[in-house]
Amino acid sequence: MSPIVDVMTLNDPLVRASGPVRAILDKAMAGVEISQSEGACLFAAQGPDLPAIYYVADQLRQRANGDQVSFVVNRNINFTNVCYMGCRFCGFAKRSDEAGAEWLELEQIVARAQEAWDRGGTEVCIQGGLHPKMDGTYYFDIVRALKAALPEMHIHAFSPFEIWYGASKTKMSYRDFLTELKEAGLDTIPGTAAEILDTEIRQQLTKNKLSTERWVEIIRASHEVGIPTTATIMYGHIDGPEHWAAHIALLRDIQKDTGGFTELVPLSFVHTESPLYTNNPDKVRPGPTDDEVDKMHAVSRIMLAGHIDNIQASWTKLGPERVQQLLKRGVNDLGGTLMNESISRSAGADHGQELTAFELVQMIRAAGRIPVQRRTNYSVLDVYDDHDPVPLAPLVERKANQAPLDFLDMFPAQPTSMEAAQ
Ligand SMILES: C[S@@+](CC[C@H](N)C(=O)[O-])C[C@H]1O[C@@H](n2cnc3c(N)ncnc32)[C@H](O)[C@@H]1O
Ligand SMILES: Nc1c(NC[C@H](O)[C@H](O)[C@H](O)CO)[nH]c(=O)[nH]c1=O
Ligand SMILES: N[C@@H](Cc1ccc(O)cc1)C(=O)O
Ligand code: SF4
Repeated sequence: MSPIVDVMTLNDPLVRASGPVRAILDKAMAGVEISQSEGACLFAAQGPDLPAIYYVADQLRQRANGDQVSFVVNRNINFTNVCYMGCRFCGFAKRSDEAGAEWLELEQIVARAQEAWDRGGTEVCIQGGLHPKMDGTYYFDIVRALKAALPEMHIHAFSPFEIWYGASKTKMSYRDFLTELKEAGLDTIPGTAAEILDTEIRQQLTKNKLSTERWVEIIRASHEVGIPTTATIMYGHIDGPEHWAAHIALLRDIQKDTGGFTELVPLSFVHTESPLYTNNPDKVRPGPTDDEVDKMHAVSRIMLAGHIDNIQASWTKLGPERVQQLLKRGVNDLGGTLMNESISRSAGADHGQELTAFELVQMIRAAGRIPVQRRTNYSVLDVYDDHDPVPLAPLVERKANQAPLDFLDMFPAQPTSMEAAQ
């Protein structure tokens, strides 16, 4: 062997992986599906196996998505935080008589959506608590009011837990409830309330109020009536590699039947103000470790290859620097501008309420990729190869010490070819 070949071989991260991990990764590189137990082996991997896993995730990302990294210009509207379901991880829910309890009337919801539209938004992402005094028909009213005012705005709304609640309150089947929502104008559903799809873990997180079986039933019904959904996993608390592999394998099985998932969004557990952690700091982990965050995105990419080819990183949970690093771990999407993020912040996250399209574009370019503004269904609206989005003033005042702007100063935008020509 010539010395040059030796050097190349040593630099190949696959060569340094242990035998079992190498065999799984070779399979994945050859386009062969890996099993749930092989996924668990990758999730449990350590040391020199990690660069090999990241290398394969990055290769599969490149095959599926090329150099493009997408985002959506959207606004979160959390129309109420009043909720009595008592999920232990949740810092967002309040009792109706508690300070900070909120309820938005239809006109306020429409006004926020209108403001988002005027700032270039194409999607509203609507979720709320399960307010005990709310009629199940309010979900229909929200969608109808929005469609009447803004027929072109994409409505991404109501988690499977909210669908369960609306269907129970109106005494409708999931299918009928979802069909009526679709007819009213609902476009897609957030696949939240998944947490960890495991009976024992859910018992501890949520007292199993929405069981794994029920979550799957509602997601399947949604896909069957023609409403696509996202898929999520909330990890880094009382869970581990076996749960993650089973969860991702279950999502993959559903996708093989329905094709209804648009993307996977791993949600790292935000612990600082989450009662799950603050009440049991000895038994609950303070969110995932750095390696676990990397592995979650990379192994999801590998297990879901060819089935769910959009892996989104959540800047509101992780911050802009971290999601930028994850673009090398299988991630091809940075989610939304959000405009008003409150769920992660109520659990203690400190990454602000909004990233503008301009900021997302600078972040993606600084990572050496091509920024793409997408619609919710991943069709392309604009490719920022030779121009910038209009830099908007942030809707919400930023805190002086907030990360995104400082961070962007470290990566001054390159002049675009249009600017250079002027
Ligand atoms: C707050 S709920 C709102 C919608 C609805 N009430 C529900 O539970 O489905 C939306 C999602 O936020 C996520 N979430 C809540 N608290 C969190 C935390 N401390 N860390 C990370 N994600 C969290 C969970 O995945 C949850 O399903
Ligand atoms: N990851 C989080 C999101 N992501 C949702 C996206 O913004 C968007 O609605 C989706 O990509 C549609 O395709 N939203 C949050 O509020 N919090 C997150 O952590
Ligand atoms: N990412 C979810 C929405 C979401 C909202 C709030 C969160 O805290 C987490 C996730 C989706 O669009 O499907
Ligand atoms: S996660 Fe949703 S259902 Fe559970 S307590 Fe929080 S707002 Fe309520």
